[in-house]
Amino acid sequence: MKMEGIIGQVEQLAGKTEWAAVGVALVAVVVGLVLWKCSSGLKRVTPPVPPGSLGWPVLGETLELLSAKRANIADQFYKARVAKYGEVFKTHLFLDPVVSVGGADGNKFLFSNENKLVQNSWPPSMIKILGKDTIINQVGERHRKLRRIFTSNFFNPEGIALYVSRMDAITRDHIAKHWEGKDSILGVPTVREFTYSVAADIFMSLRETDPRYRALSQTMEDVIQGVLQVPINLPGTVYHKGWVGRGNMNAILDTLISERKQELEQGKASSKKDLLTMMLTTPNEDGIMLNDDQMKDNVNNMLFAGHETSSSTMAVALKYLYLNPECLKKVLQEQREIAKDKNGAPLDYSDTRKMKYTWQVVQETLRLQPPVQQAFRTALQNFQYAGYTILKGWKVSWASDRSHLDPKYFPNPEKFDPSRFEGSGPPPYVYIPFGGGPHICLGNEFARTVIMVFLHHIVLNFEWKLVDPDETICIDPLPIFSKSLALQIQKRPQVPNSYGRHLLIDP
Ligand code: HEM
Repeated sequence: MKMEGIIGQVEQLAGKTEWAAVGVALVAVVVGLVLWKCSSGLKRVTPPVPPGSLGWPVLGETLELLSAKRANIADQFYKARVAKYGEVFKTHLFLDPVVSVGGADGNKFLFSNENKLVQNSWPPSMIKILGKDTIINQVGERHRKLRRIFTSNFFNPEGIALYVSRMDAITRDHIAKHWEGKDSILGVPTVREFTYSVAADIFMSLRETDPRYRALSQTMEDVIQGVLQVPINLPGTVYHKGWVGRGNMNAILDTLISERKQELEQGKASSKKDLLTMMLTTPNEDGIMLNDDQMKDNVNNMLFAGHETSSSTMAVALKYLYLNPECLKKVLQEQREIAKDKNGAPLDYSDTRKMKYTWQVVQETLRLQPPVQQAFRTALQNFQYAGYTILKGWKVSWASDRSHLDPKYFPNPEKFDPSRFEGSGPPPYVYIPFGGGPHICLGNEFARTVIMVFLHHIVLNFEWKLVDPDETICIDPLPIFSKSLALQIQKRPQVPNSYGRHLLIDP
């Protein structure tokens, strides 16, 4: 499923449509003025702004970065500039001057100065579709209080533990419908269907038999495709489709919220039923409840933030496990040990935390192919870092490729080697697939749990082969398999044991 992402956006900007041409001209004038204003500011500050190039007018170095991402070698974009200018350099990306920081020091500096020197920053087009009340759009105290609602009752180990047996049942059901009896599948849409079914159930108790299940999935796809587009809200544009999708999503969420309110009033649902009932029953620390708009924006945010990230990780893990049979063998052994003790019972939270090697495999997957490679903050004031001045209003960016593929932190960085995460693992602030600081991924433990449950059942029950082991992955803006990860699958051989259950035989 191809996502029309940033690359499509820039192609439009590059003049493929008349509208884009008009847009480019307008943006050129505005950005030219901004650049001129910035460059006149550059001369005056002491110490100077970081070295580097602001690239072409308007586009800056955006095309260079996007073309490196398209070839899945964004690390080379950074390596070339670090070699030329040092660890802190300036560039110009997505219409803004940007200072790129990296390495343990740079990441630590950025994550520790959130709300002091820098503040979270997402493109306005994204916030317009995701909603102004979404958690990613909150800063400072508002953000802290909202985040606390989610971490106090849902996104914490005790909260997630309540839903693991449901995740287990959803996974078995998914396998029965989408894997059993097949000899080939497309990995990417299959795992996307899986992560959606988990989110729909655990966030909203929405199951496939409800017509809103499929309708919501369609609106979510439209939203995902719309958020990173040029924000031209005209019929026919992908942005407009995302905008309409968001409206349709709100209509569905309204019905779900009102149903859940009634169930709570009538004592037919508990606050633990799903994410929605948690939101309906958890006040913030000032005793204020979320209103309906805040709930809708944040359900939308969770669907958006959790869906492609988790499914991309699962798809890439299937690829790496196939390409590294010695790792697959160890995962299989670990999962068999866990299955032996369960004797068919559903997994629980503690089982997922016993999957130490399987988690190392996923950590290594996230090192080599992180779904979110980069994020931006905005400088709140002029400040100094590493002997340079960073100007108020400029973006400051972390990029996981800068440290994940640095041989200083990860020797032989191209090699898939889950043992890097044994013991205390890599040093702090160099392994950042979930970001860091106050905006660190809210769903990271949730994602870990879902991925562990999924891999447990898949590895125990199936063998798979990549139809094209050389299939390319491009980044746009998340990892995209060029052929949707076609897999040949077959059931792993099993024999009945003395309890009438099935034992798994070594391949
Ligand atoms: C492997 C899966 C995932 C990865 C790699 C991932 C990655 C990230 C990253 C890098 C950020 C921080 C961006 C920044 O620095 O601003 C982030 C934020 C966030 N993620 Fe995830 N994510 C994953 C799964 C999930 C899931 C399953 C959910 C929800 C159920 C989720 C919800 C969020 C939210 C709400 C934020 C914003 C947090 C805030 O601003 O306080 N993520 N994620």
